[in-house]
Amino acid sequence: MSKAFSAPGKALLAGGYLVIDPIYNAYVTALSSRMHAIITPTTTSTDRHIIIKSPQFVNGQWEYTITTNLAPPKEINGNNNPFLEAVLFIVLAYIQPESTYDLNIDIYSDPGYHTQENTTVKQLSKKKFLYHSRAINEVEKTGLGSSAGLVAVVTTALVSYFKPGQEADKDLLHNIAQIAHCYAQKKIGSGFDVAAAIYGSIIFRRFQPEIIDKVFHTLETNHDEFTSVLKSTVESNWNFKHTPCSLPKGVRLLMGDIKGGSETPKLVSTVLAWKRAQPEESSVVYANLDGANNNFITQLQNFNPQDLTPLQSAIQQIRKGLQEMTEKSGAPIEPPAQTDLLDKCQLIDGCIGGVVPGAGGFDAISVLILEESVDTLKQTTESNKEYYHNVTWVDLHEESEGIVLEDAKDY
Ligand SMILES: Nc1ncnc2c1ncn2[C@@H]1O[C@H](COP(=O)(O)OP(=O)(O)O)[C@@H](O)[C@H]1O
Ligand SMILES: C[C@@](O)(CCOP(=O)(O)OP(=O)(O)O)CC(=O)O
Repeated sequence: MSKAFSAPGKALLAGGYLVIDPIYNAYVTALSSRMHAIITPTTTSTDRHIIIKSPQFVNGQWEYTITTNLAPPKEINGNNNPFLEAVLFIVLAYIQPESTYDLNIDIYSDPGYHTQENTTVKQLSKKKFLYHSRAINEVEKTGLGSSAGLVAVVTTALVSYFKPGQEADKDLLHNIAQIAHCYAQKKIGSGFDVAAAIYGSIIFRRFQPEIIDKVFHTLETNHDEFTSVLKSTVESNWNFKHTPCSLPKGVRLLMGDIKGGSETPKLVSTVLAWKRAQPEESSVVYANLDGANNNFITQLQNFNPQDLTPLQSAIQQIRKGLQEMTEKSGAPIEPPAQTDLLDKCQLIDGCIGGVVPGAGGFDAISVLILEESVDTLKQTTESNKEYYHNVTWVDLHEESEGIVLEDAKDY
């Protein structure tokens, strides 16, 4: 019998860059754009066999015959997908299944994750998805965290098959997915995207990176102990903050795509190099920005629709901090074009304010606006496209749930 799960995309509204350091709070909103996985056991095989299909993308099929639980599997046709290989590796190394299995996993992603250009709509039983004319790594992303969603949802699907019932243990899913995502990325990001894919909207403070470092260090230096270190790490308490949250009632989040695109790793390395080179200057910028981020979180919690000023000024304060970071580090986090667009959006009636989410750059803007003013904002920017930098509003809203069980019959 098939089982289906979905995991949300994310927007990091406050805490970009600071969140890499486990002493700072970040505010992450989970989105209605979700990644889906449907797992179906097929014939009883005398083998260990897994086929993963992502039919929205050309060449979206990856087939594995598992010969060991102790190394990443190789795709039989050489069609690599590092994120899938990492999930299979870490899940199987943790679970160590003893019997044979033959599994089909189907992946679907909601429209918000990728550009919608050159797509056709396909209606499945109850859900519909956009089909692209290119391969997954050739289609432009919008920055909602497709790999984190993929890793979270495939981890959940596999755990639900091999350890039925344990997919309800979000900490377990999180720890496995976080290790797998790091393994695939070959670097340790803050992990807020994987945490939001599992837990939903959260106030997040990072776990100690050494927790994951230890697993990879054992893999490299003491292979015999790898599975026991992996098991104890997956089952331990990582002691990090992931407090559920959601935007105040009456406030809508809009994500504006500006079709620019930025490379997050490049921005991050520029900021970290500046932080190392200018410890005093950067610590002042970090402290101001941290104050602004915490004020933003407080103002969201205390939001009163009769008085928008405190939340408006918290957003202004964040922007000031990010502008300062842009100027001092040289990384284009809130570049002048984004400043202009955000300033213009803010003047529209009912708009509380906007920021460059996450790493910033030329990817997107996030805007908080009163529910009743959403149409006005859309009409205003639509009627004067050039003035508003050709921003297009992605069809999404906050959906604060993390991983959920879906009805497999809907696909
Ligand atoms: N729908 C999908 N089906 C299969 N693989 C996917 C899908 N979405 C994302 N991926 C995997 O994740 C990779 C993109 O990850 P990454 O570059 O980190 O982008 P993002 O910032 O969206 O996470 C893709 O190249 C592919 O390996
Ligand atoms: C800079 C960061 O703190 C936030 C980046 O957030 P984005 O939401 O921009 O992430 P990507 O989807 O990977 O581009 C780096 C981090 O926390 O890992």
